[in-house]
Amino acid sequence: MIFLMDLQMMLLDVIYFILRNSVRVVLRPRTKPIDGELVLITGAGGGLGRLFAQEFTKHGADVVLWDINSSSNEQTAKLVREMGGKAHTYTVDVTNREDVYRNAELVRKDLGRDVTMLVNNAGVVAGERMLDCPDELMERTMKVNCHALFWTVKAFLPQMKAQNHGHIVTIASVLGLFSTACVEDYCASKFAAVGFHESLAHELLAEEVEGVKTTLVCPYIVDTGMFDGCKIEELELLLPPLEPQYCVEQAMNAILIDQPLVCIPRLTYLPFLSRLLPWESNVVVYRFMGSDKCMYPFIDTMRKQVSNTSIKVA
Ligand SMILES: NC(=O)C1=CN([C@@H]2O[C@H](COP(=O)(O)OP(=O)(O)OC[C@H]3O[C@@H](n4cnc5c(N)ncnc54)[C@H](OP(=O)(O)O)[C@@H]3O)[C@@H](O)[C@H]2O)C=CC1
Ligand SMILES: CC1=C(/C=C/C(C)=C/C=C/C(C)=C/C=O)C(C)(C)CCC1
Repeated sequence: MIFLMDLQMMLLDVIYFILRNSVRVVLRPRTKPIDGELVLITGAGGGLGRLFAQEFTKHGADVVLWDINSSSNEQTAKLVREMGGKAHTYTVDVTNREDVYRNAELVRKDLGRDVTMLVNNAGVVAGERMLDCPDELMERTMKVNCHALFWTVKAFLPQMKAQNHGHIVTIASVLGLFSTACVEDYCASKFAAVGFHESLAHELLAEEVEGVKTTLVCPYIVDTGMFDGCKIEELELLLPPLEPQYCVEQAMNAILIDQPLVCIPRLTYLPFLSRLLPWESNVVVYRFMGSDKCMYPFIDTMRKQVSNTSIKVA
């Protein structure tokens, strides 16, 4: 009897959340204030990381900027300060756990307060076909896109839990929810990032740490240069690469309403559901859309970039 009542309650809750989320698409809930929060962004010297730093600043938060590249990171800090914001820069290789733990301690000492929002944004891709790809490049992708999440969360989650206040944001990708050809390293690392993030979210909820929120951000191709060349000509009109500013604004909207998952644009929730279809049906759809070979021009572009750089270096 109790089981039946629990089952009934659970089903009602499921229906409630489906209805609530459908209504939220039209009627946006109120956003939470984040002025005074201390937001740490990894990969802050790059495309999306820099825009996140500027958006958080617009909302009154102070930002801690981590990047492996000091000069691009300083450039981001300069832009934030020109907006009247507070930015603190640290040169950190997020794949190196000792470097992560040391710098986390340094941030705490330098600023005398705890990081309350963590945006795991740093990311890389090898840009080579599986059998042409040097082992080190594949390893690097796993270390930056997945292992780094372990180290940064281990460094900053304890204080968030202690205060029952915080937010962990993972910038993953739609390629963490479904795959395509020739980005094996990237898909493996982003599927891992999605798995890590979701398991962490479940852990916090199971422990009833209600004050620490989580948001998983899964964008489609964004025009930052990272995936230069990747396109599906047949879908250029329906699904053009995203403007970086639009992508970051959509992600910010989700973060500020404590939304657990956002796919940008919304249309990319659909291929995620393709898991329900037989594998062969997916292959047919991929072929029809040309999405099976959409990385070929990207790999050519990456090869040209690498050969131009090595010519210049030599
Ligand atoms: N662009 C796209 O199409 C999409 C991107 N994403 C994800 O969004 C995130 C941001 O991507 P985007 O802005 O396009 O990429 P960028 O390459 O422009 O920026 C990534 C930043 O991360 C830094 N970085 C790389 N390795 C490390 C490291 N070991 N330690 C610290 N910082 C590091 C890079 O430094 P450096 O420049 O020196 O390498 C760079 O500043 C990534 O996680 C990416 O996977 C998701 C969906 C689509
Ligand atoms: C596979 C596939 C698609 C293409 C997706 C692509 C090409 C995504 C690229 C994403 C990138 C580059 C993310 C970076 O993090 C469609 C047309 C949506 C639907 C059919 C299945």
